[in-house]
Amino acid sequence: MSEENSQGREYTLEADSELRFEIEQKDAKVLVTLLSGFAELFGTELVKKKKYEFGVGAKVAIFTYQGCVLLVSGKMDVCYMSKETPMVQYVNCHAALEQFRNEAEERDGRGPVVMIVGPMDVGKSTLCRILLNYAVRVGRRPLYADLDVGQGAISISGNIATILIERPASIEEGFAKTAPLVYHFGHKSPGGNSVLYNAVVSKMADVTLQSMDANKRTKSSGIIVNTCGWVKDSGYKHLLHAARAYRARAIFVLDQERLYNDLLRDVPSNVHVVLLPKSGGVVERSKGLRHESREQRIKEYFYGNLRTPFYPFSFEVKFQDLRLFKIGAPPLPDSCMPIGMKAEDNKTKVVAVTPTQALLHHILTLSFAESNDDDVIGTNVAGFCCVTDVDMERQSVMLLSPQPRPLPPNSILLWSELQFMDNHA
Ligand SMILES: Nc1ncnc2c1ncn2[C@@H]1O[C@H](COP(=O)(O)OP(=O)(O)OP(=O)(O)O)[C@@H](O)[C@H]1O
Repeated sequence: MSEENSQGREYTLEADSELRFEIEQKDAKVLVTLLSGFAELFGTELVKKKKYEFGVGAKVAIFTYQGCVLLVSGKMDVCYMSKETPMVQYVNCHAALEQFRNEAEERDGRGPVVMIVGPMDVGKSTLCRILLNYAVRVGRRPLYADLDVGQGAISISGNIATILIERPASIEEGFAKTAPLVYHFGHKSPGGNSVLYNAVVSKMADVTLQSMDANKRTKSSGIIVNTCGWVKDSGYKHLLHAARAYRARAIFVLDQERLYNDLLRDVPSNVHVVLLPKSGGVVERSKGLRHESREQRIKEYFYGNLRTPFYPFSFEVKFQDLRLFKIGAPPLPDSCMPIGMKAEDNKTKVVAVTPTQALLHHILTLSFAESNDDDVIGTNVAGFCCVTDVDMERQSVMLLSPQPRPLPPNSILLWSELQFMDNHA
C-alpha cells in the first residue's frame, strides 16, 4: 500500500516483503526514511527517522521481516513492492553458517569458507553482502574475498581482494574498504590469463587461510568468497580451482541448476552444495552498463564521490624512471623452452615493458614488490595510477595518482589491460 503526502510517498510494507527501486537519471536524488517498524538494506538495518540518500545507478531493495512504513521522496525510474523474495532462504543459509561457526569455536578450528557462485547478474555480490552483514550483526568478524575481476566489489577490476568485515555495510556506501589485501591480475576476465588467475587465487587463498588463524574471532567466523559470473568451460574450472584452494566447506549456487549439478558431481562429498533462487529484483546489466560500472569504480578510486571527493595528483615520469613490468610473456613452443620449463610457466613470468604510445589510458598497478625477482604475484598492491599522456619526444608519461610525486623509491608498476579515460572536469 502506498500514499502520497507533501513530503513524499509512504509505503506500508507487510512482513517478508521489500520495496525495490532504481535510479537511472543523472542528478536524481531519492531520500528514504524508515518511519516505523524494522527494515534492512541487503542486511544492514535502517535507523528509524534517519534520511538515507541514493543517487544515479542505485538499484536497491529495502526488505522487512516484521513489516514497516517507509517515506520515499525523489524521482525514481522503477519503484515497486514485492512479496516474492528469497530472503528467508538466505537467512536460513546464514543460520547454517552460524552452526559451522559455533562448531569451529568449540574445537578452535577454522570457520566455514563459503563460495557464492552463479552466472552474471544473479545477485552474488548482494548475497555476499547480506551474509557478511548478518555475520557481523551477531558479533562475527568474517573475511570477504572477492575473486570477481570483472566487477570487483572491493578493489577496481583486474584485481582480486580480501577485507576483514568488522561492521555492517553503510546503507549508502557499502562496506568500509580499509586495509584490503589486493593482488594484481591485470585483466577483466580470468580468461585473459587463466594460469595467472589460478596462481593469484591460490596465493590469496593460502595467505588468507593462514592469516585468519592469527585472530580467534576471525578464525571461527570464516570467509565469504565472491566469484566471477563466468561459469562455463574454463570459467567452471576456475571455480573448481578456487573451491580447492580455499578448501570451501559450502558452495551456494544462485539460480543455475546445471551448475549446481555439475558441482555436486565434481566437488568432494563433504562440501555442501546448495541451490538458491535469485531475487526477482536483481537487475540485469548490459555489456555497456558493465563497462560503465567498471569505469565508474576507477573514477571513484581517483576522484571519490559527491559525499567524499578526492583530489588526485598529476605528474610526469621519465621513461628511464619508470620500472614497468607485465605478468605473462607471449607463449613459446615447448621446443624453444629451457629444459625443465613448461609453456605454462611463461604465463606467470614477470617481464619488462618498454613504454610506447600504446600505454595511453592504461591503469598501472603500483606494487609493494621492489624488484621483478620478488614474489610479484603474491605481493600486496599499494595503489593504482593511470597514464593520461605519453610523450615520445620527451620520453615521459603523465600519471594520474592518488598520491603526489614522486613514486615510492624502488617501486615497480604493473601493466593492466584496464583503461580509463580521464575526462573529469
Ligand atoms: N532484491 C533486489 N532488488 C533490487 N535490486 C537488487 C536486488 N538484489 C540485487 N539488486 C541489484 O542488482 C544488481 C546486480 O546484483 P549483484 O551485483 O549482486 O549481482 P552479481 O551476480 O554479483 O553480478 P555480477 O555478474 O556482476 O557478478 C546490483 O545493482 C544490486 O544492487
